[in-house]
Amino acid sequence: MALLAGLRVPARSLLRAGARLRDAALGRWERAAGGGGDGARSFGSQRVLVEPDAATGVAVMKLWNPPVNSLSLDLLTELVISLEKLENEKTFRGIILTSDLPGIFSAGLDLTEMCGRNPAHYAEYWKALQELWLRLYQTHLVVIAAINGASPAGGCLLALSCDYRVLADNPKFIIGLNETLLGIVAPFWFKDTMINTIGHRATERALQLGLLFRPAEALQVGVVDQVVPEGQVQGAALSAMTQWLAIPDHARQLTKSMMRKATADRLLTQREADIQNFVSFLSRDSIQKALQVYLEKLRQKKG
Ligand SMILES: CCCCCCCCCCC/C=C/C(=O)SCCNC(=O)CCNC(=O)[C@H](O)C(C)(C)COP(=O)(O)OP(=O)(O)OC[C@H]1O[C@@H](n2cnc3c(N)ncnc32)[C@H](O)[C@@H]1OP(=O)(O)O
Repeated sequence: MALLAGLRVPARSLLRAGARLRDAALGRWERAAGGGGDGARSFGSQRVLVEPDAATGVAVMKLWNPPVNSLSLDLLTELVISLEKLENEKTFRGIILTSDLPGIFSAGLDLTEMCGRNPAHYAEYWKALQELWLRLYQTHLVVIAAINGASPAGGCLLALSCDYRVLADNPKFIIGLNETLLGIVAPFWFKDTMINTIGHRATERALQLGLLFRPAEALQVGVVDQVVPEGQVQGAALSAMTQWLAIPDHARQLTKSMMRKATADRLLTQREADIQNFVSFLSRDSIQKALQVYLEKLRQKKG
């Protein structure tokens, strides 16, 4: 059951058990080692599979961090490495970002990285999140999110950082920056990313109320650009990619930079202070208690 949204998500216990077994095997990408569409080899890490198609210049990047693709330190690090690798390959012009887990795009930040750890860990974790956002938000590649599951909080940030968002039409696939529901505050760069997507007033309402939008509402408010039937999300993302890649790279890239640089620079100029804010906020007893209670509720809801 989806605790935050008050929605039920179908039991995926069996799938999760299977996923955990696969995870344990660690040979995660051996099944894909045969390669992508044009003979280009798939590559990846334990939690990020990249299926490149050299013929189209598009790579599909799939998140796989069972059970809910929470943005653990490992996943953040692996995402940055995969992104950097694609950026350095001249053949690639676009990425489809999606999930390899049924029903979940990403559950957002990994709460276990934010609870009961020491300040040095919180600092390392936040720096890794900043790093991923800065790179994803500013990458010269076209990134289209094929959102095939729920994406609360940090999951929503991930999608908002892409150039275009396609969401699968399932009422359980909620999306939004719901931090206030946890008693925490979305950092300014989360807020800026949403403002740049849906505007100031809609963001203020969404953030204060911690709104998690179902697909039709997400489309209406502009959190996503397209809603398509489940099963068509990756195809729709690829179709949209064709339109984005029809634009000359240099013109599109300069325009992207013109639109996003000021927002990214705002974090870059106060990166260390932002880390310290996060560490001192998380180190408060009241915040730790609230997060522990929330995590415990998530763990117990199945019982
Ligand atoms: C003054 C200003 C200062 C500012 C300083 C900064 C302040 C900090 C700002 C931090 C910003 C935070 C961003 C975030 O992203 S916080 C995380 C928010 N995410 C959520 O709340 C999602 C919670 N999860 C869910 O709602 C559901 O799990 C979900 C709908 C995603 C899926 O539901 P489903 O029923 O399929 O799965 P379960 O709920 O049963 O969960 C399965 C197991 O996964 C664990 N889980 C779930 N979410 C997380 C998570 N985010 N991190 C870690 N673990 C998670 C859950 O406990 C279950 O575990 P077990 O199998 O062990 O029981």
